[in-house]
Amino acid sequence: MKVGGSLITRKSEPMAADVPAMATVARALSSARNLILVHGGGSFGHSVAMSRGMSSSSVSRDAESAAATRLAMHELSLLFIRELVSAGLRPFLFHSSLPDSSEFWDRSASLVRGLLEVGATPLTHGDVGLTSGGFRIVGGDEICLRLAERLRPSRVVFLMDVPGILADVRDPSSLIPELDPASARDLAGRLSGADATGGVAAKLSFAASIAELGVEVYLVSGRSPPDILKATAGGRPRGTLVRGR
Ligand SMILES: Nc1ncnc2c1ncn2[C@@H]1O[C@H](COP(=O)(O)OP(=O)(O)OP(=O)(O)O)[C@@H](O)[C@H]1O
Ligand SMILES: C=C(C)CCOP(=O)(O)O
Repeated sequence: MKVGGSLITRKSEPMAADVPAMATVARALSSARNLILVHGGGSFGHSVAMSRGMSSSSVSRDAESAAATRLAMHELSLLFIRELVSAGLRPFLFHSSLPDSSEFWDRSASLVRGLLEVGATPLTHGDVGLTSGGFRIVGGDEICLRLAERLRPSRVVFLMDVPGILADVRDPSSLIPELDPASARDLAGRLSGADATGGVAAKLSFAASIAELGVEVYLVSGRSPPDILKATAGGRPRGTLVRGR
C-alpha cells in the first residue's frame, strides 16, 4: 500500500503534515496482515525537491539539495512511524536508495519477505536515490512497481485524498470505477504532472504497469477507513480499479 502525500500532508503548503490523517490510516491498518507500506513525499519531499530543481526525470550532482530533500522525508517519515507504532503496527523502515539497480530491488524484496515472516511491517518512502551520474528522486509509485515485480502481491493499493481517479477532478462524483492499462495510460497522457515525480499522471502509468503484471491496483480514498479495511482485507473498496489480464 502506498500512502499518498496528498493524504498525509497538505501539498499546497510547504512542510505541512496532516497528523490526524496519518492516525486515521494507521488505525485502519492496525489489523492488516502481510502489509507492505510505502509513503509519499507530499508537501515535505516535493516542496524541497522542486525548490531545488530535483525530480524523478533529471539527474543532479547537488549533494546539498539531496541532503535537504532527504531530511524533509526523514521528518515526514518520523511523524508517520509514530502514528503507526501508536496504532500497534511494527514498522521497519528501509530506504529506496539505488532506484535503478535491479540487484538493489532484489535485495529489498528479500528484506521485505524476511520482515513479513517475523511480523514486522516493511516501510519505505519516496526518496532521493543515487543513480549513474548523481541523484534522482524516486517516487513511492515507482517503488511500488519495483517491489510488485519481485513480490507479486495480491494487490497494490494507492491511498490518496480523493476517492479515486476522477473524470473531472473538481467533481468527486465523477469517479471512474475501472480502467484497463491502455485506458489508464491514455488518461495519464491527458493529465499534467504537477510535482517532482509526475503527480497523478505518473501514478496512472505506474498503476498500468503494475496491472500488466497481473496484479490488481486500487486507487482509493485514505479518508475512508471502511474502504481502507476492504482494500487490505481482499474486498472491493470504493475507488478506481486498474486491472490487466
Ligand atoms: N483526474 C484526477 N483524478 C484524481 N486525482 C487527480 C486528478 N487530477 C488531478 N488530481 C490530483 O492528484 C492528486 C493525487 O496525485 P498525487 O501524485 O498528488 O498523489 P499522492 O501519491 O497522494 O501524493 P505524493 O506523490 O505526494 O505521495 C489528488 O490530490 C488530486 O487533487
Ligand atoms: C519528493 C520526494 C523526495 C519523494 C516523492 O515520492 P512520491 O510522493 O511518492 O512521488
